Amino acid sequence: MAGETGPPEAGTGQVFPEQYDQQLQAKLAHVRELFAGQQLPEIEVFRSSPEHFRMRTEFRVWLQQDEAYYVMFEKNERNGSDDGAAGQADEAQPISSDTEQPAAAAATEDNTETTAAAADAGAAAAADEGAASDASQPAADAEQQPKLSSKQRRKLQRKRGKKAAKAAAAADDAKTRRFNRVRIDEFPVASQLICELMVLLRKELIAHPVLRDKVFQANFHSTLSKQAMVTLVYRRPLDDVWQEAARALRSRLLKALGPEACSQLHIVGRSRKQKLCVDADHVFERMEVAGRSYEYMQVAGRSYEYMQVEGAFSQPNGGVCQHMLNWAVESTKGSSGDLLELYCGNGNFTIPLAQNFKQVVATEVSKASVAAARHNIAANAADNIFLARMSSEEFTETWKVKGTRNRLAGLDWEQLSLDTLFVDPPRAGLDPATEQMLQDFEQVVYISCNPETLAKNLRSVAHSHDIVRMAVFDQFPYTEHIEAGVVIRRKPSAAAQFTGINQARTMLASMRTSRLAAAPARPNRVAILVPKAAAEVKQAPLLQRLGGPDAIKAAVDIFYGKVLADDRIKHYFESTDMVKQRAHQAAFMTYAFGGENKYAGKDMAAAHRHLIPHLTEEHFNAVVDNFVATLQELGVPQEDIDDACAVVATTKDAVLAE
Ligand SMILES: C[S@@+](CC[C@H](N)C(=O)[O-])C[C@H]1O[C@@H](n2cnc3c(N)ncnc32)[C@H](O)[C@@H]1O
Repeated sequence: MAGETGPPEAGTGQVFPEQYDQQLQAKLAHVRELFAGQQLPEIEVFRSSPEHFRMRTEFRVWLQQDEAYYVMFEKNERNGSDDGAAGQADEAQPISSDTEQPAAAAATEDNTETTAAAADAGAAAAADEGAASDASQPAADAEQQPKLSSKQRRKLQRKRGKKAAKAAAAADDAKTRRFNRVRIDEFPVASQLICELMVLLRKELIAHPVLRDKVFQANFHSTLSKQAMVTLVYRRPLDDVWQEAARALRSRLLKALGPEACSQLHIVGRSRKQKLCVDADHVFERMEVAGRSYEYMQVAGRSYEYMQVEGAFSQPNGGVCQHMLNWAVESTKGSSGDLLELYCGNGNFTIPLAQNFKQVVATEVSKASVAAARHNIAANAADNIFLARMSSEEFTETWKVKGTRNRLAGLDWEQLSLDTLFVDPPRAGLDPATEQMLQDFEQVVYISCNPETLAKNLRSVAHSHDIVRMAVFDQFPYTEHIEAGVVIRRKPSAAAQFTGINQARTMLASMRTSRLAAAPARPNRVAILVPKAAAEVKQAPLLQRLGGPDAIKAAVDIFYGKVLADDRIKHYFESTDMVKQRAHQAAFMTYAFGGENKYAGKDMAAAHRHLIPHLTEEHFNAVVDNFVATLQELGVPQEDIDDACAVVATTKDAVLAE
């Protein structure tokens, strides 16, 4: 490897097997630090192969007269702030091409858009002759193409549209500030197949002007099953001549590699708003059944086949992905009920996990990934998976009210018992609403490429769930990045209290509340309990219909006023700290009626067990009478009082310890 900008920094695409253990230990220590103060089980550690572990990688192509090189970009130490494009890169590695390349070349969760954006941005910049001294060079390269002046930017905007101009300028700016270009001749972090392809492809680009002309990016994707795909991104339109040349390229590459090294090869050409394939835009990863001598790919004793589509997400480290699948399958063995999975990608986890559940509901936002997942579900004969294309945000919103959406048509919430949640989000972790949703599940399996966001998301359920299993998977050797997996389960005390309540919440959320539109007008003095507009509350959860957490607090005050005046039960509260009691009750009701879980008190059985004389049905009914009287006094419609009583009724067995 030679560096055009001086000797490359240690680590640029190289491997250091002798440092592997030390680096892994440092990453492990960092993960422990992030979870300091929390009770952790022993952390299971899954190592990577020390070299040739990456199944996909991307490079910029640098053209110089008749020469072609692969280049990647390293952070410029002087201007290396981590804002912007590189910070948005996926869970890949800072030293490998798909994280450190700025803007257009950085890989995101859905590389399709990124690669297309790279093609668009490159094409736009190249079209501006005034901006590039040599249009055959990578348009965004700081040395070859100076920053665009404002006049040039305006011209570019007129010619190619605002969006493309912005992308080209952002790539330019980002790279100028933050990156040094480094030439890459060897890249031993990549699979053996990619390493061989890199050498062969470079010779081909040098030898064939049609393939070389205005190419600016080369993406490699390989599988453990020995299939490969090369995507070449151009700053010019592609035509039949290119397609013919690509076809010939594919034959020569296959011949040179030999069938032992590569069983299938596809070439994809991308340019602005253009994609041509020779012959396909996907590869098939295969996981052989136990007993066949295949080093990595054995999942729970049977084999799975996955279509991996060009540009869509796939786990970069094939061997480590294998460990992750096995771990997830083993961790959920013996689970009861059904599974909800968000961020399911191409069904990587979904399909092997389906064996542990009656029914699986899986969602994913990327169109390409969903298409691949549908194929993979059918190809692996998994018949208990319901798949919907939705963002986690959209799903969470629907989940809260157990509502319907076109994309969830056919899903019957009442028939499902979604006790387990599986998430594998991008680096940013869970959005706030999805984070809040964690508390609705008995068990959550969280796979994360960013332990920082993992730790942050799990803090919100530390009071209600225990971490019962934890693992680190070294997907990204020689970088500071590491993948982690955590299984959390509801604490036993919390579990007893939530069993009935959760059923009631599910039932209530699925009730049609349109009758509210006809709700009678309520007196002014209970304004706090009156939702703003009937239209707004038509489909609202019970808590909202009752006026929200503040209204519950007010209702709890009135309720205890009545309880303390009720001869049937007032003696139970003689030595009770009523300030605390009111706060506990308000938090409990808020959660039970569909709100956030901030209840930190005892479960229902434990909270009432010590009461002498023991509570009877008569006492329970007295509490309900006061509760109903409170809601009536506040003008709550009878339908909502009935719904609220249905929730209260679910606590009866625990309160009376029946
Ligand atoms: C780390 S990948 C995991 C994919 C899959 N579990 C696998 O192992 O291949 C994260 C996935 O989340 C998807 N994604 C990103 N943002 C999302 C969102 N807001 N809602 C739903 N899915 C999203 C991406 O398209 C990507 O497929």
